[in-house]
Amino acid sequence: MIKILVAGYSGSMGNQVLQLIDRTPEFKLVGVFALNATEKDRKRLDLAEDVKIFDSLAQISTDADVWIDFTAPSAVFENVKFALEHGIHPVVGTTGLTDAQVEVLQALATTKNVGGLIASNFGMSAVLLMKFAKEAAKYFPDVEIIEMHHDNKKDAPSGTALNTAKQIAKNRIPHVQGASDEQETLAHVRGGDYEGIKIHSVRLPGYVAHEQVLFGGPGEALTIRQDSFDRASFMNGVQLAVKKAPTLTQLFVGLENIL
Ligand SMILES: NC(=O)C1=CN([C@@H]2O[C@H](COP(=O)(O)OP(=O)(O)OC[C@H]3O[C@@H](n4cnc5c(N)ncnc54)[C@H](OP(=O)(O)O)[C@@H]3O)[C@@H](O)[C@H]2O)C=CC1
Ligand SMILES: O=C(O)C1=N[C@H](C(=O)O)C[C@H](O)C1
Repeated sequence: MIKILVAGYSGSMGNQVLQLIDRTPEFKLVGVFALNATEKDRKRLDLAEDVKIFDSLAQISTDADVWIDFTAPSAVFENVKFALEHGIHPVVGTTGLTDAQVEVLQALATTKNVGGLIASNFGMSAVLLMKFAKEAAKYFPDVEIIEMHHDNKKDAPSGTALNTAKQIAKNRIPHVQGASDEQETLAHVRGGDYEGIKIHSVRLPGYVAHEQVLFGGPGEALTIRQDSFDRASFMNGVQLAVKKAPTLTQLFVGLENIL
């Protein structure tokens, strides 16, 4: 039995995670955490009497084996630090951790001998998109990324888009794209820039999570696209990571690294 605490249980992803725990025989929910957590949620979400409800890190006392985190960029670093310091294996979907923060957490995980996973995307289509984009960048160094999300998303660019750019940058010959005398006549119209790779973020109601990577070469183009139409699509990856997390002694980044 794997005992689980869910941070961000009242959010869109937290809701999916509670359903996942419910339908997975070897998972047991022992605690939930959110900033505006309330005892009223026990009835509303049909939480068992022995599930502890927390509204601050300072309050948390738990025997959880795994900490699932789908909270907010502003909270995730302290949450994961707390989990590692208390011997709880983190499975983190929350985006927004900086490279420096990830390094700190990885060092802490190694010191504490408590492993886990940080994944900007638990969907197989996105994992494969990043893999294929990294490969294509060897042959198509001119590339731009467009990510499209629901209009409640707090961070831009998406963690997946940023990670895609990082993967591409590993294989792409660094160079300036576009006309050398290009000028923006409307501020920021060319998008964000990660090591010369432009990222464009779209936020619209109706969308869930989608990404296109556009490669252009002389007389040809390659477009790689993935679509997450439903948040349930992330749950296979989360389930796999939770099963694996208690056996890990280091903090991995990217679902592909524990598959
Ligand atoms: N890796 C992946 O595959 C995926 C990652 N994500 C990422 O997961 C994160 C959450 O997304 P989503 O569920 O849509 O977001 P929501 O806004 O729907 O939910 C956020 C949850 O986090 C809680 N929360 C917010 N701030 C804090 C805090 N300071 N301390 C504790 N709890 C807090 C909220 O509770 P309250 O309302 O009480 O503040 C709520 O329960 C985002 O970073 C998103 O990018 C999303 C989808 C897939
Ligand atoms: O906020 C979301 O919805 C998502 N966030 C993650 C990201 O920022 O990449 C993963 C997926 O795109 C959904």
